[in-house]
Amino acid sequence: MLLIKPIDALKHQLDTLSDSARRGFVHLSIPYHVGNVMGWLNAQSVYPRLYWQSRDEGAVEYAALGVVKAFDSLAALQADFTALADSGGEQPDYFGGMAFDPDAPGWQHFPGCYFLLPRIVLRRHQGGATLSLNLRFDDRCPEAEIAQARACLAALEEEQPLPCLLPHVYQREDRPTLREWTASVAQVTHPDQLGHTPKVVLSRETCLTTPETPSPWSLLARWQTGAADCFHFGVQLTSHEAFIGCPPERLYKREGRHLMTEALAGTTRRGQDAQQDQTLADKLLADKKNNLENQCVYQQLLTQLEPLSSQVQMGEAHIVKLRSVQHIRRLIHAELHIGITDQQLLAVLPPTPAVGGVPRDSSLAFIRQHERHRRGWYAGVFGRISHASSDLAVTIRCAHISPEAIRLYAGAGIVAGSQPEEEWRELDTKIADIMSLLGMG
Ligand SMILES: C=C(O[C@H]1C=CC=C(C(=O)O)[C@@H]1O)C(=O)O
Ligand SMILES: [Mg+2]
Repeated sequence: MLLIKPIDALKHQLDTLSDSARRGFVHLSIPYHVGNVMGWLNAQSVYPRLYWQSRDEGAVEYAALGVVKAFDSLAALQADFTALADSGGEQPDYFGGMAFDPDAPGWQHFPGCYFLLPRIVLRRHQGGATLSLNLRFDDRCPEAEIAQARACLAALEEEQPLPCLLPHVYQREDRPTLREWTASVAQVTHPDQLGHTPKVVLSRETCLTTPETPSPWSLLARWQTGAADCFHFGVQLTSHEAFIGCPPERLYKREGRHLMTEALAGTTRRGQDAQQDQTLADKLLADKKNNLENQCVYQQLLTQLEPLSSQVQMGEAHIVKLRSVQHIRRLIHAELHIGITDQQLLAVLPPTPAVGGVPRDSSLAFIRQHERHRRGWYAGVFGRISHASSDLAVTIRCAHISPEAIRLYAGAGIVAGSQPEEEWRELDTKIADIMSLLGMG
């Protein structure tokens, strides 16, 4: 019996694609066996390499490679969406993200906005996996498109075990320092400032240097196992840099016209035992400063959703327990008006006051003027967008990894009643998970 390798089956589908099938967006798929999706991704030499898993229980795992088409603006993404939707055929999944402040100077190799339609997608769900090849025929030469797709398939490598995470000794440098942080918190909480800007989320970059940084995919794979209720993402636009994270916060999820979003803000640590944990949670839910942080977020979301949707409903405040922290969360549901697009939502909703502040303009002005580190894609957006449904996370609890350093980012909502040392400790609890994985816990 002749054994056909799965990839050959995909090549065969490509080779036998009829002329009449060469239209619009084409998606060829085969069942595929994969042990570890990140192990597969890490073995590939095609870039960009991207990983995405939503936080919902049993969520699909996606690994994506290469580019059929990339978009550096929401308008360009919208135009592609509309072109494909009008053609009426199958609709693709787009993946990508945005910086916190796309108009401010960001990270060198990370554009302010970058979404892509990947060439290859490995999708695993409930034990079964499929490998897909994406093609576009509506705006390019069919022969060239097929040749590029073939080259990408030919470059695919077998899955490999992820490299072990070796212990390293890291040098740590915080920007701002505690002294600088204390001065900034004092500025934000000055009555004159609070009078016009009740909340600013200040952030910190923790730079860890070591002669050899670990594999981002090994790190993300370990991080993910302790962050079950979080989103999991990683992206490498080039081979020497990665941005990974396990954020607990959803920007929004859209299913058809149904929108789910949330106010996640207000933080305390986990207790040493169940009783202390509960006491901390009760205190958090009753705490004025933490409730103000959360209120700033939901009020802005409700105001922004008003003109875009109807039946806006908000649930009760409740506690979300993560490995090292607990947060206050309020879930929000709404029905979008007909014709409201993801691009409109992405133009309006981020940055939410969970990462920016209120009012948006003056809080962003404060951040631009006072923060010396570049947030880049920290506190931005990352996720999946498609015609039928979209799901996007706010990129907090994340790390930027380059050959020189690992940069960890954390922010804290500063409002009336914020104390600099307490907020500084909050930053440390927010990076505690990844710090312990790095042996710095
Ligand atoms: C900005 C971050 O967290 C936000 C989300 C949850 C709780 C927050 C807080 O309590 O300050 C922040 O608003 C971060 O982790 O970098
Ligand atoms: Mg806080």
